[in-house]
Amino acid sequence: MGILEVRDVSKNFGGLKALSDVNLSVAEGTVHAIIGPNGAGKSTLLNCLVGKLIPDTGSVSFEGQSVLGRKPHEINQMGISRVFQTPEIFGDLSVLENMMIPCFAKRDGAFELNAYGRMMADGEIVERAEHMLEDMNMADKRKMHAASMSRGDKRRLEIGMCLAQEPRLLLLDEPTAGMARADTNNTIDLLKQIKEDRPITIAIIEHDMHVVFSLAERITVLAQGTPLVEDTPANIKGHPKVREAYLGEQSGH
Ligand SMILES: Nc1ncnc2c1ncn2[C@@H]1O[C@H](COP(=O)(O)OP(=O)(O)OP(=O)(O)O)[C@@H](O)[C@H]1O
Repeated sequence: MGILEVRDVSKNFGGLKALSDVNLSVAEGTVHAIIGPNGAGKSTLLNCLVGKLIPDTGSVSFEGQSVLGRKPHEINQMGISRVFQTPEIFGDLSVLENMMIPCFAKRDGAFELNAYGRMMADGEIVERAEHMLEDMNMADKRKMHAASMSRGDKRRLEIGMCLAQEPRLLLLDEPTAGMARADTNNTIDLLKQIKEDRPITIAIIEHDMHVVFSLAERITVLAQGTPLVEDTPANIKGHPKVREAYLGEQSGH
C-alpha cells in the first residue's frame, strides 16, 4: 500500500465531471508526477488531497488514515505539506522571520499574529530557523526582505518553510511555473537534494516536461478527469496514448 491512496474519487462541478473514478497510489519515498493537458483535473485532485475540496465519491487516505472531512490545517498536521503555484511567503518580513513561523507552528501547534513578539525572542526557534536556512543554502539571505528576492529564491524559501513542518508527503503544484530556466534548474537541484537528504515522498503536478523527467520516478497521466496511464518516465515518454493526449498539446502551453 502506498503512503497516499486515492480510491475511486469522483468530483463534479455542476454537470462537469472534473474527476471520474480516479485511482492513484503514491509509494513511500518516491517522486510521483501527475501530468496531463489543461483541464485534465490535476488541481482538482490536489485540492481533494489537502481538504480544499471534498470528493463526491471515493476515498483518500494518508498512511492508512482517511483525510476526507478533515480541514486543510488538520491534514497539514497529519504530515502533508503543499507548495502553491504562487509563493506563499510574508513579503514584509525578513527571510529569517518567515522561516521562524513554521518552526514555531511545528513546535507549538499553531502560529497566531499575537505570538510574533514571543517568537522573535525565542532562541530555540531562531536557531531552528537558521539551521533550516542553512539547509536551504539561504543563510546569507537571512536578513533580506522576502519580497525583494528572485522568484526562484522565494520558491526556495517557501519549500524550506514547508520542510520546517517536517512533512512526510510534500505536494508541489507547478513549482517552476513562470520561472526563468536558471531558476527552474535550481529548483530541480534543490528538490533532488531534499529527496537525497530526507525520507520524504513528493507528489508533483507540473507542465514542464524537463522538470518532470528530471525528477519523477513514477508518472500518472490524467486526461479528462481519469488516469490514462501510470508508468516509469521511460515508458511514459514513448507511450502513444500519452503523446496523443498530452505531449501533442505541449505547443499550446
Ligand atoms: N471550482 C470550479 N468550478 C467549476 N469548474 C471547475 C472548478 N474547478 C475546476 N473546474 C473545472 O474542472 C476541470 C478540471 O480543472 P482543473 O483545474 O482541475 O484542471 P488542471 O488539470 O489542473 O488544469 P490546468 O493544467 O489548466 O491547471 C476543468 O474543466 C475546470 O474548468
